[in-house]
Amino acid sequence: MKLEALFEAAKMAHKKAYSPYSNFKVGAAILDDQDQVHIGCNVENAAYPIGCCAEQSAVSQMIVNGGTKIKDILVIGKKGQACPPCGACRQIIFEHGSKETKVHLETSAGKFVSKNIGDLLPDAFDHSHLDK
Ligand SMILES: O=c1ccn([C@H]2C[C@H](O)[C@@H](CO)O2)c(=O)[nH]1
Repeated sequence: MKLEALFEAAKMAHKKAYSPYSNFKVGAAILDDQDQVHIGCNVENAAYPIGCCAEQSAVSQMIVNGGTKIKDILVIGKKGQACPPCGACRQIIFEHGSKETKVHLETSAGKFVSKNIGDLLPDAFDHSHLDK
């Protein structure tokens, strides 16, 4: 799948964001290892801390649709540009991907750059640390 298609999917989700408190719309699109696309948007709440990030919504969609592994993810924020996932979402992406999961970012010049989640979250805490 072309990156443009993932970008369009994230833009669709971005339009649906429920963010009356921050006025910051976020849309995320996941391509899973079965080449299925799953999207999500941020959903805020008057009780601020229980709001949900777009990446988290997209992961929920992937899981409920029977997807298991994130191959690529693209997140859109301000001015409809790709933006980096927050720290908590990096952890969520890591859980449902692999070290090689691609996170597609955009430079200020509008150029796409793809990074591995393993590089965006070095020395990640994962299930292996729970094993005795
Ligand atoms: O990676 C991120 C970072 C922030 N947000 C949301 C949370 C909140 O609704 C708004 C402002 O932080 O953006 C996301 O959806 N994903």
